[in-house]
Amino acid sequence: MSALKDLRFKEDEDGELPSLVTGSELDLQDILDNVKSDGGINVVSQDKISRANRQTTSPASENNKKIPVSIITGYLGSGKSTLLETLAKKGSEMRIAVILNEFGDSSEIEKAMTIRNGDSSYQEWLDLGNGCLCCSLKNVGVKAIENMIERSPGKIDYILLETSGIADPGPIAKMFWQDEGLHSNVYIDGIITVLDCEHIAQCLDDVSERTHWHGEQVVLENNLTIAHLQIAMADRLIMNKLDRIEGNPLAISLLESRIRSINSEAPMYYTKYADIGIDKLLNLHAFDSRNVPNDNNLSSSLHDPRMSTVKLEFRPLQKHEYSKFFKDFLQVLLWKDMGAGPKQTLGEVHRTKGLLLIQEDKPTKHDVKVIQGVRDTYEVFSGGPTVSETCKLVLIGKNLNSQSISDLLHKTIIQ
Ligand SMILES: Nc1nc2c(ncn2[C@@H]2O[C@H](COP(=O)(O)OP(=O)(O)OP(=O)(O)O)[C@@H](O)[C@H]2O)c(=O)[nH]1
Ligand SMILES: [Zn+2]
Repeated sequence: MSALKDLRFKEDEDGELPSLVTGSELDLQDILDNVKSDGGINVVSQDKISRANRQTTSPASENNKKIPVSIITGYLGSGKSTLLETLAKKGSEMRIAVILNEFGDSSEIEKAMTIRNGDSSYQEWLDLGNGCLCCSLKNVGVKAIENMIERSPGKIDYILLETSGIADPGPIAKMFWQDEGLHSNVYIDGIITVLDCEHIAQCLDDVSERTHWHGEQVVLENNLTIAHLQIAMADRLIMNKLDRIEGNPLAISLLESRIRSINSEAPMYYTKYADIGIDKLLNLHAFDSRNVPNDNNLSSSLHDPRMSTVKLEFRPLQKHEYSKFFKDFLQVLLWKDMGAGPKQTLGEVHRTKGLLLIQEDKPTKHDVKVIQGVRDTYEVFSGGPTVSETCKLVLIGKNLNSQSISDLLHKTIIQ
């Protein structure tokens, strides 16, 4: 059930490149239909596509035996370490291990922090030094996290992973999700983004030409900043440093609608010195079948063209539409131009959450599936009973064109 790390064509894995022409085709369209491409760069065969997307039918209980990991992200100085210290001071019956991923030497200071567990306290941390987590995770990180768990069998109930202030949490979540090794003993429980209420608007406007992204320098085009990505991927938003703007209700409401225009889903908590109950942050199950799109405001009000949330609600699928939904809609959307179709300006999806109802024989009975996705990787779970009578899909991403996305959906399932 492992998802592939990447979809690039590999002779040893995929056998020889499927020949484009066998001579039996009627026309060019036939040839193109035989070969799926992921945006035209590589050839990806159908079976590789299905292997690349884990189809788990096991209920969420498969997570029970694994240790939940929460990714704590947020721009430089927003209050991530303060949050960890607050959680440590409050303690809890859970034994929490902290993974620090700090740039520069601040991790020395952070190391002094211990995690108290009732009266006893112990230090368990994994300092990845100056390597960006999602980069080092590919080599150092995975093994180190597994060793940390193996070194303290039964001593860790929860892992909090603090990313550096300029890390994009998407690839880190995907790495935990995709990497067979990691996936064996931990699971991503949720992404918690800490925002500095006083400065976050500036970060969203400060379109830094170049920024750190996985070791090499890339340009975040379309005036996008890492702050956008950290807000878009959040399952909880901690609006910290409230003390710095509490005297200005207008600033607070402007800030809130700005954040909501990027992520209209995640619950928002205002805090001072990250003072928040641990129960609001842990056991979110944001990446498994227990977390389905909620009902509130199905269409986001304000729209930040660079990063926004698109919510779709549609009738239950007929059985025969189920695979079509993935092949002709979701894969086209997540893997950009999947094939012969015209380049559709759909936008780039960073986070996908979906609840699908599939009509059984009896009209009132539905099979429930939950979709969880990060960037181009998605997972389908069997969902529990739901009160919802419609399918729901929440997409958070860059330059999303909600009209073309809903047109594509209606072309696919509502003929
Ligand atoms: N006024 C005010 N200051 C805060 C609040 N929360 C944290 N701070 C201060 O802001 C500074 C940065 O807090 P940290 O917790 O180190 O922020 P961080 O996100 O870990 O910073 P980096 O690790 O550098 O990305 C510290 O001096 C904190 O004491 C708050 O709610 N109000
Ligand atoms: Zn990185």
